[in-house]
Amino acid sequence: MDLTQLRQQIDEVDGQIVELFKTRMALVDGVARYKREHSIPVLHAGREEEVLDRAAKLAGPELAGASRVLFTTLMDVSKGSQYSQNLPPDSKLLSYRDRAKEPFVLPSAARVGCQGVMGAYSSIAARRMFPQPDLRFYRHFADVFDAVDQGEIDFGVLPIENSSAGSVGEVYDLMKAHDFSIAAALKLRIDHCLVAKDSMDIGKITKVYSHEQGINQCRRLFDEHPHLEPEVFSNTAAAAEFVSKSTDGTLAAISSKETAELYGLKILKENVQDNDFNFTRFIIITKDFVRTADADKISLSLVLPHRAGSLYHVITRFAVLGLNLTKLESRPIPGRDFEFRFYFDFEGSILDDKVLSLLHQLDQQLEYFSFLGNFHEHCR
Ligand SMILES: O=C(O)C(=O)C[C@]1(C(=O)O)C=C[C@@H](O)C=C1
Repeated sequence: MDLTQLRQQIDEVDGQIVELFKTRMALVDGVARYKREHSIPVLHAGREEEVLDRAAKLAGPELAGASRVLFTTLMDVSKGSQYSQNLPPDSKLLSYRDRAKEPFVLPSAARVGCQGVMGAYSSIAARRMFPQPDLRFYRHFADVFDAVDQGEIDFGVLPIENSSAGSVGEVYDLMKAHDFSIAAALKLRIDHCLVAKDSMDIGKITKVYSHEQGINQCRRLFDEHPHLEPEVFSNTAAAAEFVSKSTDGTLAAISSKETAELYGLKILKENVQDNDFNFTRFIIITKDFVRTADADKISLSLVLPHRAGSLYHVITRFAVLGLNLTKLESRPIPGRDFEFRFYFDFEGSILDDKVLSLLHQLDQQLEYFSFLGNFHEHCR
């Protein structure tokens, strides 16, 4: 038999499989209806084991493992369909959807908190999102969360990820500790400048102050000018302020253009970062769930069962619904033996029934599920 003939036969078999799949799904509809009428939960782990064992046995030793994978996926699809038909009216997710129906508009003036001092990248992010902010500054990320919690501020602006340095783990951990919602996100381009009190030749500079990340992101500058001595400071804006107040005219800082202007510093060189693709993502958090009309991204925090294939099964569910995962991040769970909490970002809206049913499914089946928000990521 040649390849074309083999493929013709595969097509025929596939046709039969699809017909059987449709028959199975019609039976599943009957199960869903029965379970709804008799208040029986969708998930029946014992029955699933039975189905998997039977399929493995029928397939024989060679295909036992593969048929388990196939039937697990079939039952995932089955549960997805049942959950979308049997959403309980008291589901918290339904209350989010109801609130989402009234679109929220980010105010131009609001009480906004961020970590650091005026001129820090968080404050630049806050100004881009809220043109007339009543800005409050806090020493630690945790203080910003507490201020949101106590109603001292309406929004908190926090860095979550940098394109060179990676995720800001502490902010992820704080999101877990608080039941807050992400109202919006911002991708901010980070352009570092070499700044000093007076315009001068780089050759005359002695020390360069900045946050550790600022220094690390500008390694080439130090390689090309080996006489420059890097000095680590608590943050870029505080470094710029220090240089502006110093009587030593040979000091410089690495900061943003806005920060340099804020402290009356001169820009000696722009774009001194090694990598031109240097972005930081910020999240704008609120105490209560809100959704803007342009929201197209969803963030979740999940704890998966500690067994082979569990991440694969969750990812399959996104794939089955054609949902695009844009980020998958894991953080160790303190006190557990290398078990992880996962953060998923995907493109979607809570107003979409299939998304709502997937969220409900995850909420029902996983040890821990937290819906962190449905928002739009701005790039300004
Ligand atoms: O038998 C059931 O109770 C079903 O809901 C059907 C089914 C399946 O697709 O086979 C789906 C979900 C359950 O967890 C177990 C099995």
